[in-house]
Amino acid sequence: MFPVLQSLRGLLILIQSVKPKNTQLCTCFFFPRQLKTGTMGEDSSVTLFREYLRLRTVHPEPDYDAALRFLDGIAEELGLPIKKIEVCPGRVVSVMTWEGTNPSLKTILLNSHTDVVPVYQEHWKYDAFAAVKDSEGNIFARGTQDMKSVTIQYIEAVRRLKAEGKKLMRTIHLMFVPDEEVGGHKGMETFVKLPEFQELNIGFALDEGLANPGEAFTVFYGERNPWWITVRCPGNPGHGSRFVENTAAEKLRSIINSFLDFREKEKGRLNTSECFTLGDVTTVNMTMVKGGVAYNVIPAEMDVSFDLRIPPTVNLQVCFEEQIKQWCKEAGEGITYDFAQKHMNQNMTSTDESDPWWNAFSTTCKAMNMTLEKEIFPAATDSRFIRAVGLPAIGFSPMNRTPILLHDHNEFLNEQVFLKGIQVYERLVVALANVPAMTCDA
Ligand SMILES: CSCC[C@H](NC(C)=O)C(=O)O
Ligand SMILES: [Zn+2]
Ligand SMILES: [Zn+2]
Repeated sequence: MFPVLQSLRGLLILIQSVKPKNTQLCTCFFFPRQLKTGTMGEDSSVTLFREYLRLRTVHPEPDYDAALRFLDGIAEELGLPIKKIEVCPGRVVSVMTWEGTNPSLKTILLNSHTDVVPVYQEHWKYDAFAAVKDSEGNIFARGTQDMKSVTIQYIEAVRRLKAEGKKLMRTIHLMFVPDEEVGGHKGMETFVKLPEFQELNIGFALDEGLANPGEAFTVFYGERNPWWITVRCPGNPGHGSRFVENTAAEKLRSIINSFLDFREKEKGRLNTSECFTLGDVTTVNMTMVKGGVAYNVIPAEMDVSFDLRIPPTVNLQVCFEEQIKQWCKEAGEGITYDFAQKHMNQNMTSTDESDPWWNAFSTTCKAMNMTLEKEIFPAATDSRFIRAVGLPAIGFSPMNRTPILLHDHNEFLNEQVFLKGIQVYERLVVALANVPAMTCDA
């Protein structure tokens, strides 16, 4: 045997003898990542995905440092520069950049958030941070759909394109942001206003979407505006045994009725129109009630909070807020309200075939025999901040044949669906990065 082979064999035996139990050794032992978590026969992209899922970037105290270290390692592997911008104390946005052959052109943003929502572990089949894969290839973990899959799919698509020696015309930025799940205030909302964001010279953005249980893939070109409102109802206090006039509870009842009657109407509109999805109607949900100190004390104030989601086609200021004011007036004296969220921007991204970005996106999907269903996103993502600064953004997570399980128990994604998504991004990244120069590039 050649000496070099002999010493390799020796090294392999040595590694075998010191590897921890339950760790399978991959033959490609030059790659430390696969040595750590690799499973025999598993695609290395899936292994990387499962490794990322195990990082506990979960609220209320996400381990963002772990995510930053992980992303640093990836940038090193890919040979890409990574820039970190601390937008608020302890809240860092990372941007990995693959420079195009014409860096003066508008760039493509591949955005994803690193945080995930908490779990009710007792309702999960497996540890929500173990990334267990069952016999059908379903990977269970918080973030499999929302949206650690997309992060790794972007990375793996870029890795493969680079390995093939592809050169792209436009620069690609992979952006990883914190705090999307808690409203984005210390993440994307602040970042889009910083000069570092401007310097990225973004022309078009991709961000998260939702799974689709059928064959089709859903794409989102706009979002409903979240309004989180608390209505405060003051009233006369007194003894719980009397008929006190003008109580907080009577006003509260009127407010609740107004909001919930409207809820019924909107539910009816959704259920009677075949072409409506959730994004096309306003949802109203009463989410909190506060007030009262004792059984026999009529309270001086009762408050009620609602989560409203309003389609971008509704006239927010003139119609919607006027309606709320009217409901408050009808309910009695002294009622006030305030907002914890009140998003007003209603920009939508063009999905007209004449739009060069959309055309590149949709033509690529068509070429891969993918059917697209265009919708308004029912909840709120970081895309709303990107659109609010005038940039086009499409919400897209390539997960068809998958139940929508974001924020739910037993969130999972099948590894085949995940792997197909990487191929989809490989094609999309090439198509978007090669959209010919246009007027916005000047
Ligand atoms: C309004 S900030 C909260 C953001 C959150 N996003 C998602 C996707 O659940 C939501 O829509 O409630
Ligand atoms: Zn998300
Ligand atoms: Zn989410």
